[in-house]
Amino acid sequence: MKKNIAVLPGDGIGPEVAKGAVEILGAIGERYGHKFTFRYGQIGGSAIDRHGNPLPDETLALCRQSDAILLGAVGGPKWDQNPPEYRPEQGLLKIRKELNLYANMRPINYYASLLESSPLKKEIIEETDFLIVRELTGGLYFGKPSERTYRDGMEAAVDTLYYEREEVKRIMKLAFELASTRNQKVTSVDKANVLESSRMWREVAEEVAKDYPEVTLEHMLVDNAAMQLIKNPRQFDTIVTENMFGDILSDEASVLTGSLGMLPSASLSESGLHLYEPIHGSAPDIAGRNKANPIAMILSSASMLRHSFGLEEEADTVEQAVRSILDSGRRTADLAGSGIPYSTSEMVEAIKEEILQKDAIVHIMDAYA
Ligand SMILES: NC(=O)c1ccc[n+]([C@@H]2O[C@H](COP(=O)([O-])OP(=O)(O)OC[C@H]3O[C@@H](n4cnc5c(N)ncnc54)[C@H](O)[C@@H]3O)[C@@H](O)[C@H]2O)c1
Ligand SMILES: CC(C)[C@H](C(=O)O)[C@@H](O)C(=O)O
Ligand SMILES: [Mg+2]
Repeated sequence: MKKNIAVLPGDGIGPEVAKGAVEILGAIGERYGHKFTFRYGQIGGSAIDRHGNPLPDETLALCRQSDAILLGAVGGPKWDQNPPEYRPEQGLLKIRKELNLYANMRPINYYASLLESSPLKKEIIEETDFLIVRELTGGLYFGKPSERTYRDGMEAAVDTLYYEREEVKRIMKLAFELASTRNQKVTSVDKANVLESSRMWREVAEEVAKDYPEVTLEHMLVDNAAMQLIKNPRQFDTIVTENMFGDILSDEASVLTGSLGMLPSASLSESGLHLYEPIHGSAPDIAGRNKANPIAMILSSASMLRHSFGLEEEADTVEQAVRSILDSGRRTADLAGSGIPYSTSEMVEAIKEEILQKDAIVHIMDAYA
């Protein structure tokens, strides 16, 4: 198979982890005979520095000409004081909107060998396996007005939580579709005791649920959901929620896996051009030190193999290689505790070797048989 992949490394640890994912995809290409062509584009702070724009037109054009997109992370203190349109995060919001990447899937899987890395009790996190379906192109991030203003002579600021019914219906349908291939339960998370947008969200959830009689729907207020995620995460199968609620709940959920550096995501569009990104940011506190955990980014590329290219076995191979390396006790600094940590590049190398070495083992077994 031949595929063109747009790689947008971004800022901070973005380029470090993106490089790792590209190497892993290279190893998959080598093992299975695929030809992946990687074309690089600028986004975020590095794009501001070079082009004066957090999402240059060339980057969007590159993405549109590609079969899938890999994105590292954007942002950092260097640009924190920039005016809003010159902030790296604007590049990320714009690419999501421009490419209509309305659904962000954030799977939370537990790793037996990382049970000790979480501050939570083993009995609570064992067997955790749920999916957060985060609406990504609406809600509080995109509603207008969003500005600094004056009211009654007082300085004020306003952001708007705006959803169209159809936008809610679209994400809700996807959540039900996914839940029907999982454990048949949707938890719709909102703040319907206060927000009108949440009351509409709830109505739509009820309406869509009628088309999926095999799926159980429950509603949960977001503040309670934040608590339940830590107290009893096994109750969840598919969580569907508004853009900002999903952002916050998913970082919280990363604690169940032991590190933010473990969680991948896929941002899906209706057009079939999808973007794959870890849920973490540019981690300025560790950037440039070869310390970042590349696994979230590597698992995002596995998701790309599966969802964009239909390469199920190849995706399984990457995920299995990650599990084997973790099972063998190898850890980056975020998970190493008092053990000796692997650097980012050592971790990538270990996973790569695992992928290629398995191939060799299969050949030896074939010859023996
Ligand atoms: N998708 C994105 O591009 C994205 C996501 C979140 C934050 N950001 C941006 O990143 C910048 C920093 O934000 P922040 O510090 O609040 O969040 P962050 O996710 O960058 O980091 C939070 C903490 O987690 C750690 N961490 C994150 N990823 C890690 C990894 N792969 N391996 C090991 N440790 C990791 C960091 O070292 C830090 O201590 C901000 O500019 C923010 O806007 C971007
Ligand atoms: C950087 C920021 C705009 C982004 C978001 O809130 O969507 C990030 O936190 C994420 O989770 O991808
Ligand atoms: Mg976030």
